[in-house]
Amino acid sequence: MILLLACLLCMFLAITFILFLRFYRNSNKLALRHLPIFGLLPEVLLDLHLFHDKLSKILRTRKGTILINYWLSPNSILLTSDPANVHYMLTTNFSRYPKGSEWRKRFDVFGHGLFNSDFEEWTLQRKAARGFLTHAKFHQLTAKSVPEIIEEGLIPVLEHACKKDLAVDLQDLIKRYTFDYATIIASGCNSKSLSVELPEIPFSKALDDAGEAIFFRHIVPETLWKLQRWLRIGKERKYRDGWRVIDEFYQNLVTKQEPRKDEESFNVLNLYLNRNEILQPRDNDEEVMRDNIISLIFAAEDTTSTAISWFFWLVSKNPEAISKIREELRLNTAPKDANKGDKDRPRSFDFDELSNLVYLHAALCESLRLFPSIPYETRTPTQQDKLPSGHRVNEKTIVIICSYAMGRMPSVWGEDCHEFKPERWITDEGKIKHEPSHKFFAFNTRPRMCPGKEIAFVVMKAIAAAIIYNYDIQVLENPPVIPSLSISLRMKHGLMVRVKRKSS
Ligand code: HEM
Repeated sequence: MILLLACLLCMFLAITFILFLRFYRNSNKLALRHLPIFGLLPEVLLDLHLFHDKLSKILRTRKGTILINYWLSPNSILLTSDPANVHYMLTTNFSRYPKGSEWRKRFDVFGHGLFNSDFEEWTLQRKAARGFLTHAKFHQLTAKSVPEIIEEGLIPVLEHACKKDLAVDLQDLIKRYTFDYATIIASGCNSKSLSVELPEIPFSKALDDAGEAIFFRHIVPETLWKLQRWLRIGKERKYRDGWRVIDEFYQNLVTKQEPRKDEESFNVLNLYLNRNEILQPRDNDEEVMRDNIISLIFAAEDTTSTAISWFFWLVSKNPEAISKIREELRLNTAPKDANKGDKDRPRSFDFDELSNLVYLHAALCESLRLFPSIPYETRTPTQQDKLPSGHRVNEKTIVIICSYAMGRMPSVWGEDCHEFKPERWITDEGKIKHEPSHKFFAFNTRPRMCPGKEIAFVVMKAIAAAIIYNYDIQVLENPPVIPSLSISLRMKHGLMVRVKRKSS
């Protein structure tokens, strides 16, 4: 009898919950509801992978900005995709809109590194990062290592897939490519994760788990994710476990590295170990070294691989773009038999050749406009303020800048903003059109703009050119290609493709 009653009660609760969700879903499709206990969670759960699009649609109908107030609380969230607001907050009034303690709390795995710092600490660390990323030796290291990873890693894997007619996850291969590159610049060590055996990369998986947990920390109220963390359940458990993997990976890098002063050893870890003046050594170097190395690998690996993956998905739907890239490669690069005398061997391109590729550059910008690797940026104002959009913010407001929505605003990019049109990036003179960074926000904006932007384009062009020139790629769309809910916009189920050698 008790069992029967319990079953009936469960059925009643389940039906009530389903009816509530249906009512909730139908009540207003163009509203974003922030509930007292659950925050934005019901919105996210109802339309899981459509969340980014739903938010973009709502922002379009609200002229690019929404202010959500909490019930009976001074706290609020401001969501904006308005470039005027972005310019006002992140450039004109930069010091009044730091990342703040709210950011650091949520991104705690990145510790005290550049990514998490503000004010004077940020200025110092930023100078150090730029010192490294603009150094001639860093560019030499990239020019040497990128073609090596393509020739010794990527091409053998793709040749293997062609021969065996295997379906492969292109996002995974690209991630391995950027991971190997990132570990070379961070520690001088090529992880060789891009090899025919496709070894597991626990570190990369741990960063993915951390990215998802951090995203959810922005969606659910703090008490809820802190409770999960305390109970060690759900995404918080994966975050904790991943954190351990990240620390072990780092320890491993440090133990393998001997401080060296030769030409070959220009990498961040070695510069720290040698207390090189580029990194401006300080007392708390031990901790900062770990945080900056992890942050650099994340910054270089995740963002770049996400960008290239969406680029391949977009060009697979636009075969005309592929033809144009091939034609540009044919006209601007050395003939095929210049490839070590063997014209049947798949080839890679050197950096001088890649620098001439205007259409490919435009296609990558267009892809980053539609699919920015980091879809949201948050900031906390230090004082009361009124934004150009007329919205008022204060110290209790979390400002979320929605880059994904910004690329899809007709008021910003025109009525054709949903179309993939690399041509919009090319001037009448055939050069790349400059768009201000508060409008093309994929790399953030000055003064906190991504210091790796220039190198990111080289790394992206190198792999895009090598694949498009040598292979035909057929995207399988099974499983479906959808964005994950994470701090980066990687594809939830990867990008399954079949690869064939392109006939000459
Ligand atoms: C397509 C590839 C890339 C994209 C879309 C991208 C985008 C971004 C964005 C949006 C930020 C700001 C993040 C934030 O502060 O919240 C950032 C920061 C940063 N990026 Fe990139 N990035 C890319 C590649 C790279 C590469 C290859 C490197 C290094 C080799 C790099 C190094 C950094 C660093 C060090 C920061 C922190 C800057 C600071 O906080 O002042 N990025 N990137």
